[in-house]
Amino acid sequence: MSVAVSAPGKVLLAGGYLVLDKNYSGLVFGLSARIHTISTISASETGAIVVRSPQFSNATWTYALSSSEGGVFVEQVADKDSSDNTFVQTTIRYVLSYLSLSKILSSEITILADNDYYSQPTSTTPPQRFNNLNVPLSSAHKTGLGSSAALVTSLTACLLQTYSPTPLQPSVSSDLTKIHNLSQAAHCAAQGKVGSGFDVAAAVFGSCVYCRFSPSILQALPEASTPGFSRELREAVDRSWDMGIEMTKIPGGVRVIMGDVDCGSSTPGMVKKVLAWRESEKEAAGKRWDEIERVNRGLIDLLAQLNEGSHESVRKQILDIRKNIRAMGGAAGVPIEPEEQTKLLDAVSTGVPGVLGGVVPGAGGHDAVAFVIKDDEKTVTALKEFLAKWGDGKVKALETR
Ligand SMILES: Nc1ncnc2c1ncn2[C@@H]1O[C@H](COP(=O)(O)OP(=O)(O)O)[C@@H](O)[C@H]1O
Ligand SMILES: C[C@@](O)(CCOP(=O)(O)OP(=O)(O)O)CC(=O)O
Repeated sequence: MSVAVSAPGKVLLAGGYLVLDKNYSGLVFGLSARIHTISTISASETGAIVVRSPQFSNATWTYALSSSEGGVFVEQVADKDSSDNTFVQTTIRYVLSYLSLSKILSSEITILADNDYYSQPTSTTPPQRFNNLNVPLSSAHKTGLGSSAALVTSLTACLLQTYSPTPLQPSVSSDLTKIHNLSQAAHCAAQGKVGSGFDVAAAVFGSCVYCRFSPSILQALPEASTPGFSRELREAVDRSWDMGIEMTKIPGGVRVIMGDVDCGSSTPGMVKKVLAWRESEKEAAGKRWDEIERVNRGLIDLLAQLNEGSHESVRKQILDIRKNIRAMGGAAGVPIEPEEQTKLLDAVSTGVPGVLGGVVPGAGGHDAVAFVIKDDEKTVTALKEFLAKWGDGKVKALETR
């Protein structure tokens, strides 16, 4: 029996940093770039799982499984060529511990990521789908589409379908919520912190206006090796979570297109500085966050009822969002929209007909930028031609939408 599951990437178009506080929201779009997980149960009952990512070199991870007091112990079988993969190993451990299986059949799992998750080599011909980059995964330049969230989510759902005595129905709300909660638990454990979870929410539900769950839900979980871990994990996953999900979509007539700048920033460091500023300047920061939330909600409302006549209003709303983001970054001493990104966003927004605006999504910095454009080939072509001439062509429009 084989099971195939995929999950989308993400772009947090508005609400970066604010979405860490459950009293504020984030506008996150699920993208067409997906990570696909395919599992096949093996005939043998050796209790091993072999995971392969054929797009990368030395990307095979073999895990020996054993039931323990805490749940299911997942130990990587030593392989001189492969480094560890914390996100894969933790996800396997969390899902199998949640299921509390006494007998675990072996399986083989293949992970395939759409090309836009990683910067592709420059070529005159488009790369084949699931292009083999012939480098170790750790050497691939991520574009910031949320590879770990899409991986953990698709792997969680795939393992649940493969090993659960009663296969889940993602079309059933309670089953989808279970996939979400378990994916969030595994993703937070693997990354070593409880972020807002917007990326996993987008991987599960797609485009939505997201308000985070209370961090205490997952912070209360013990280490996976603790006796009783499986029971506490099941209780946490199966309980009702206090997150907010308003389903949305990229409205007809416009498109979000990402610009890969192939650079990168340290999100954790930026988050720490912004939250320190918010703590030290409570009143000013509260006013700024309330203003950003107000403007973000204005954009959400505009996009929900978008028509040709409201494009100019969207343009102004995006400029207002950027002004607030720069003000917050300046007050916190964090380059959320650094000068180079400001120049790029301004140049594209004013120089390419059909572009309604652009932002530094999520935590900002020197990661990918996101443009909101009219969804027609003339605009896409004009944007790609403009970017090809910008900064020695280092900014490349991604195909994802
Ligand atoms: N194609 C893949 N195959 C296997 N693991 C992957 C793949 N893509 C991402 N991962 C896992 O996700 C991790 C990347 O997480 P992170 O650095 O947080 O990137 P992102 O911001 O894209 O989520 C990798 O170190 C690896 O553990
Ligand atoms: C700052 C944040 O609110 C948003 C970060 O958004 P990004 O899209 O920048 O995330 P990474 O890809 O992990 O860098 C942190 C959070 O919500 O967890």
